[in-house]
Amino acid sequence: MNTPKSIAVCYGDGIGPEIMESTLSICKSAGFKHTIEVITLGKNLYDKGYKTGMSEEAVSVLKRVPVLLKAPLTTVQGEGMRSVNVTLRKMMGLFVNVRPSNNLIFNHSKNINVVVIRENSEDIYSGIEYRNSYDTRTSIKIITEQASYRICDYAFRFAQQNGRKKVSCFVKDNIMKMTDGIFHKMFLEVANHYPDIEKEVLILDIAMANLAKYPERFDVIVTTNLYGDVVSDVCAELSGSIGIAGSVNLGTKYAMFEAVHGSAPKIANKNIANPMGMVNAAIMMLNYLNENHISEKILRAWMQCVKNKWLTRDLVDNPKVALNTQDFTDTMIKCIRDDNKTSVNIDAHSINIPDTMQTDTSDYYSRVSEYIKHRTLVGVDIYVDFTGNLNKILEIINTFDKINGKNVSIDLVPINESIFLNSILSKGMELWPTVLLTNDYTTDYITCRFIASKNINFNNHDITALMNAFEENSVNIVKIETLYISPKRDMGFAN
Ligand SMILES: NC(=O)C1=CN([C@@H]2O[C@H](COP(=O)(O)OP(=O)(O)OC[C@H]3O[C@@H](n4cnc5c(N)ncnc54)[C@H](OP(=O)(O)O)[C@@H]3O)[C@@H](O)[C@H]2O)C=CC1
Ligand SMILES: O=C(O)CCC(=O)C(=O)O
Repeated sequence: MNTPKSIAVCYGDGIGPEIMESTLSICKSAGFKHTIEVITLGKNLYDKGYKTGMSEEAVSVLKRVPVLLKAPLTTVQGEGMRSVNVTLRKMMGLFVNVRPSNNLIFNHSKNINVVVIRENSEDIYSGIEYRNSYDTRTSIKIITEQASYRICDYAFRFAQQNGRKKVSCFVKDNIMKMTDGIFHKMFLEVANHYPDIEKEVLILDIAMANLAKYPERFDVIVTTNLYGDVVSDVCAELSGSIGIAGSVNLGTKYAMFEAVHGSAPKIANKNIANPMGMVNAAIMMLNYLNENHISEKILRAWMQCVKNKWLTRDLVDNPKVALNTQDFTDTMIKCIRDDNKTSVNIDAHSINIPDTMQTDTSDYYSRVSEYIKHRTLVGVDIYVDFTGNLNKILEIINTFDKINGKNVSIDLVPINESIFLNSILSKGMELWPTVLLTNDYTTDYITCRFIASKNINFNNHDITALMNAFEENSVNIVKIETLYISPKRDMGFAN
């Protein structure tokens, strides 16, 4: 990497300005001399009409300056603009999120020294959501083979380059067999290339229970975006406080360093926030910029503070002895000035951040076109907005009789040469032909699954004709999903 001579800095919202001020003064006192280019992001800009919460000025700084040190930004819950944090990760191609947590310097009964490697570019975090009907909202979880392989490979490389012994993969593929299933499969495929590193795959729920009970058993954890967000907050808290964990978001061109925690509006402007999450992010940035001599000074000062219990409120049992943000910052700066280099061993805290690698896409497009050429369209899920007795919809489908010259049947035993109604589902539960044992499953969003018999060539014109047939019977179509089977006869849908 060509080390840049400036960094972009965003002061963020809530406690952001306080902890960024503290972080920058700590870094400067340790000898950090890069030019700082301040950018503004977030709600203020959104209110001025910038839909993404970013101005052209900010974007042009980011294009020029590939390293961003960012304080937390607020995202309003349940309404309003999309998260600028997430937009930045996508815009800058930051597909890896490295989140270390350890309590090596605290004397806790339980030891934790874990690095969470979080996939940062996809999953349900993409925020693709719909109101499908009066009652129903859906959120789409996207997991790709490519991104899963890429993040798992990064996790193993991280373990290799940091002398770590084990990589644990957290998934929930007993339930999400296709999305989490492919992540699990890619993990195992990658693991074959790293025979010296122990691997394990755990189902998320028991993984979290184990993490709470035996945190010392974990080393490197790799997981999908949303789980990674949650797991890393838990690890941070297990290490002492959510207020001390830093992270790096990394791509092939850009890097963004931030605390793991958010803007903590409840404690903003009170001079009580712990700046160490932001400082630990800055330590990772300094290492990334090859300024290790500076990061080491800061780390030694932090360890002096821990040793002497010069800590903020979140890390002490008795709030009366806690330092406020400013006093803690001044203490850190004093420790940096008095640095005698030998008093503490910081080796265990040094983290080597491997570079991300350009994904090898040499055969990607040929694999995609091979798949498309050989997959077979076998049916369609037509989602309709519907309430009332299911018999009504069965009667309607029964009138379709023939569409696009092909028979449509609701017979339970499929007859040859027809498109038959395979099932009626809601929220993934079969409502027909299975009969539910209770009437407690009220819903207004129904899936009619049509499957073509093997001997007919089912195509997109048949789908359009089926949709028209619903339309003519005044049934609202909300969504369709095409159903494929792959060349290896793998189902392209959960059933
Ligand atoms: N990357 C980012 O920019 C992120 C942004 N966010 C956003 O931040 C906003 C607030 O989120 P919220 O759910 O409140 O979670 P936060 O992580 O912001 O804070 C929750 C609580 O954690 C404690 N805490 C967090 N940081 C510190 C710190 N540095 N020092 C001491 N205590 C700390 C405080 O607890 P106590 O009150 O007990 O003192 C605080 O009230 C939301 O809009 C969210 O979307 C969230 C996560 C990441
Ligand atoms: O963007 C936000 O407001 C929250 C993001 C977050 O929690 C994270 O992904 O780290």
